[in-house]
Amino acid sequence: MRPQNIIPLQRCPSLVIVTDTPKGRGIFTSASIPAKTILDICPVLLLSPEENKEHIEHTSIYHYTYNWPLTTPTGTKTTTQALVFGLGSMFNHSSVAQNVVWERDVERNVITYWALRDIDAGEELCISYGSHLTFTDTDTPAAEPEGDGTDQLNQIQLD
Ligand SMILES: C[S@@+](CC[C@H](N)C(=O)[O-])C[C@H]1O[C@@H](n2cnc3c(N)ncnc32)[C@H](O)[C@@H]1O
Repeated sequence: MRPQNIIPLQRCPSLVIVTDTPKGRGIFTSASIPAKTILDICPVLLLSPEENKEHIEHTSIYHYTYNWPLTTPTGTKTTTQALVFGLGSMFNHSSVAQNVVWERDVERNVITYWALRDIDAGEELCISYGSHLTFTDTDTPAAEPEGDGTDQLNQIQLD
């Protein structure tokens, strides 16, 4: 075994799964975590673009995959999907309270997650999924209705 092919695993011991959040299951911490702490190191399974398009996109697994850069045998650079094992598949998205960052190791097919800042006991650990969400973000306040105001006026009850 070459030393660079041995990846020591590391998981922050205070992490817990909460099963009934507005986002479904979520990862929280039962103790404070200092900034830059490694939270988890997760292996990934690379899915080919073909199996992704033909199968995975039609299943709920798709909502657990990450974009992953791929160089084809002919040298073309493209993007495929990867399924992340471990806690990586469980981090919810937050646009307002992201406290976790992650980095791909494309050579060894792992992702490492870190605390972006000091995190307090009881906080949910959230990453950012970017701006193209496939669900309604419970962290984002509902948009104000657009229009000429008639809708809002119609909701006011007159005695
Ligand atoms: C990778 S999974 C995260 C774990 C998931 N909550 C579960 O219970 O399995 C991604 C899914 O979590 C939910 N989710 C994540 N972040 C969310 C958010 N900010 N608002 C609402 N739902 C969210 C969505 O259903 C999304 O498709």
